[in-house]
Amino acid sequence: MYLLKTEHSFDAAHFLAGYEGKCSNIHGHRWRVVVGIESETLQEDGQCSGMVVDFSQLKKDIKNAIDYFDHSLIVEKNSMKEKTMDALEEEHFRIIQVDFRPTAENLAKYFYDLFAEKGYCVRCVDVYETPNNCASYASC
Ligand SMILES: Nc1nc2c(c(=O)[nH]1)N=C([C@H](O)[C@H](O)COP(=O)(O)OP(=O)(O)OP(=O)(O)O)CN2
Ligand SMILES: [Zn+2]
Repeated sequence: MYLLKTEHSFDAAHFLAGYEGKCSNIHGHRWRVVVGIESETLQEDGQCSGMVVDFSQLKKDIKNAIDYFDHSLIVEKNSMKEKTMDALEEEHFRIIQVDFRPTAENLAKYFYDLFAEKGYCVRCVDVYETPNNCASYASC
C-alpha cells in the first residue's frame, strides 16, 4: 500500500462552548492539518506515471479546502447568542459556523469527509491544535 502525506496550516480562532476551563474563551491556534492518501497502485502513464497522485495537485486541493478557514472564528452553531453573532457579523468579522463542537477530533473528521468527497482515498487526517496536541481520524 502506498501512502502519500502532505500538510497545510491555517490560523483561526475558536472556543469550546460548555467547557469548564480556559478553552471556553475565544482563543486562536495555528491549526496544522496533515492528510494521508492511500492507494494500492500507481498511475502507469504520462505525467503522473509512478505516482499515486501528483503532489502539486494534492497540495492545491488541500490548500483550497483548508484556506477557507484561514483567519476566521469557527463557531459551533447555536453556541452564541443571536445578538452576539449579529454584532460580530455587523463588524464584518469572518465567522464560520459549523454543526459540531470545533475540537481537533471533529475538525479531523470534517477534513477527512471533505477530501473523501473530493474523490481522494483518504487514510487519515491529523489535526494539530498545538505542536504537542494532535487528533486523528482514520479509516481502519
Ligand atoms: N481532546 C481534546 N481536548 C481538548 C481540545 C480538543 O480539541 N480535543 N481542545 C482544547 C482547547 O481548544 C485548547 O486550546 C487546547 O488545550 P491545551 O492543551 O490546554 O492548550 P495549550 O497547549 O495552550 O496548553 P498549555 O499547557 O496551557 O500551554 C482543550 N482540550
Ligand atoms: Zn483551542
